[in-house]
Amino acid sequence: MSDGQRSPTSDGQIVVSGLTKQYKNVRAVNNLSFTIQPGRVTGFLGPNGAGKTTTLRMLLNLVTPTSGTATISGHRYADLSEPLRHVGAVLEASSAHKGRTGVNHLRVICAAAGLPRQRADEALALVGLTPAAKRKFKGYSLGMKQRLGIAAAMLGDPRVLILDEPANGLDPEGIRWMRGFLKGLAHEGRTVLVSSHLLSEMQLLADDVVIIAAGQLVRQGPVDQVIGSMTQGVRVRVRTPQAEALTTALKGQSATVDADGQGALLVSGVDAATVGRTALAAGVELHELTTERPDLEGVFLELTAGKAGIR
Ligand SMILES: Nc1ncnc2c1ncn2[C@@H]1O[C@H](COP(=O)(O)OP(=O)(O)OP(=O)(O)O)[C@@H](O)[C@H]1O
Repeated sequence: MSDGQRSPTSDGQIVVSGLTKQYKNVRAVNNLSFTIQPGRVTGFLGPNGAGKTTTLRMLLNLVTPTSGTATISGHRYADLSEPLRHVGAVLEASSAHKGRTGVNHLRVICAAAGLPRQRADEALALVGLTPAAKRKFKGYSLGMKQRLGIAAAMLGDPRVLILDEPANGLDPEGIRWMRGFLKGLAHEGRTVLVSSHLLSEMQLLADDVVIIAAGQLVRQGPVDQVIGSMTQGVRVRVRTPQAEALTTALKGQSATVDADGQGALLVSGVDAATVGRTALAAGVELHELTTERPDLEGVFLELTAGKAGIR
């Protein structure tokens, strides 16, 4: 892209502002606003039908918003002069002409976009596909197709990368590779926006999260802060041979006590120190005393509870 399009303050930033998409019967995205920063991996999370794909498609000018704006580095995608040099996107597993080799598939894109031919080889190397460069697309596994899609997105050496469910169909080794690859891109200062249902994976991958449900923003922030803000989910797990005595003593401290069905008690409303002190005062023997914080999965379910995903 030309220097004229770069702005020092907004370079690489994605800004979604009041974005709305009304289909005939469904408001897929409803007055959505959030900002994504460069140099970080941001996880875009939401239950099925939350509006993630529609949002990404509006960002990439594949769907026209009913109202609101979505910009990348201060510009609408449609206004970027050389979009592939600025934004790489993988919206679904790569599709290509079945009889074409991986490297030829990328060369065709390079030719159409005015990118140097050798970028095809460089991008294949980047995603570890060099050994399969001359194999035909029809023989590629799903994981190889995902990598080819990412290679295509990287052809223009873009500042911003947008991926819709990139871990779909990958085996554990592929997921580990993807995690390292995307973190590396963010480390280089690029903006990486990834939508996913794999919440446990997001906890390992993302620096920030944007959580939506029913087309609306539910929460945005650094993963740790979003999880840390959920004090409601903090519980203390206790094991004791004197469960009844401990339950009675804790209820006297206004704690809530539930059995976990596997021989332990789950205590909420008081911290671990209070549980230990209460047990000591009541002469109750403890075999385990652990503080449990909700993981992203728990936070996500709690935040999106009651907001029907399928509309
Ligand atoms: N072209 C369309 N016409 C009508 N409704 C649509 C269209 N595209 C999406 N929708 C509806 O908009 C809502 C949001 O869909 P979207 O695919 O954006 O959600 P999502 O969060 O990506 O879901 P998933 O995780 O299941 O892929 C859904 O109710 C969907 O049925």
